[in-house]
Amino acid sequence: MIIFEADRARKKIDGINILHDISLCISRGEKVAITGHNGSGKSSLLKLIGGFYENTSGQVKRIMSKTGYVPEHFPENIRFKMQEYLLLMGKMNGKSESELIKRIQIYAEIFAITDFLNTPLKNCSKGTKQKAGIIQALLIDPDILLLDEPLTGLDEATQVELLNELASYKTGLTIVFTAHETLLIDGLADRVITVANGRIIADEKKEIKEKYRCIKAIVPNQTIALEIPSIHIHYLEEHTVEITVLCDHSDEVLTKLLESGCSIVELIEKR
Ligand SMILES: Nc1ncnc2c1ncn2[C@@H]1O[C@H](COP(=O)(O)OP(=O)(O)OP(=O)(O)O)[C@@H](O)[C@H]1O
Repeated sequence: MIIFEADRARKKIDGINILHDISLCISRGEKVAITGHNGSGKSSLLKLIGGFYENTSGQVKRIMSKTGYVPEHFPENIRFKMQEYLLLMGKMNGKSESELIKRIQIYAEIFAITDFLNTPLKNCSKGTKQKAGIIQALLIDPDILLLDEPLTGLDEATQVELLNELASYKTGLTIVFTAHETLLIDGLADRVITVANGRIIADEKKEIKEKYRCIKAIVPNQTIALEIPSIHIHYLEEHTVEITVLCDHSDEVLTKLLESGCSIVELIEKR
């Protein structure tokens, strides 16, 4: 089902055309990356898709009622604690407090930020704030989630963690994001749109390839996990770890874990 359709749409601001000749359809469930150089029009196209920019000419149809939007920069110096902020944002969208508290707890677990729910946002790391931005957008049950450069400024481990959380969150959710990082484009997108000078110059479906493997293992002690060449290690319990590795390295890592007396509990393929 098509949820966004544009036919030769144009956006003019202060007499300057910032988007030209945009003809594009997005279907429910697609994961679309918008890429291009700085100033090429990525954020503007994202805003046109979400309805934050109305087209100046051409036709645009949006068959979506709720849009979750995560801007490039999380607002600085928010004095609220994480949970207070999420409650406030959810209430502004008409949700009840009791429902919101339950949902915030679930998302906090998915995005691994439960420990920060009572931390003032201004004291949270960039990655944690970015996750708060994504959760506030998900709390409204969006038909489409729009993310403006969600990985910018995050270190590699946090980028991989956020990517895994986004990729595993919900297969049916439509996600459109702007990005420069191949990590995010390769890891999340099934379609890549390239813009230059406010025009779409390429629109390609991607071959979906599993890129990462997540190994859940029971380890005799935590130091073993530290010796494993991984991208990310997450301690679930004292002796249970979740290790994210590139698929190409996973046989080597599995052999090393087994030789060190670890037991493998689960193997999950991730994009
Ligand atoms: N509200 C606005 N008023 C005037 N010009 C604008 C406005 N929004 C965007 N532009 C111009 O449109 C062009 C595209 O901007 P946009 O932010 O969409 O690019 P981008 O590809 O997202 O850039 P970046 O990678 O640097 O974030 C730029 O030249 C920008 O100056």
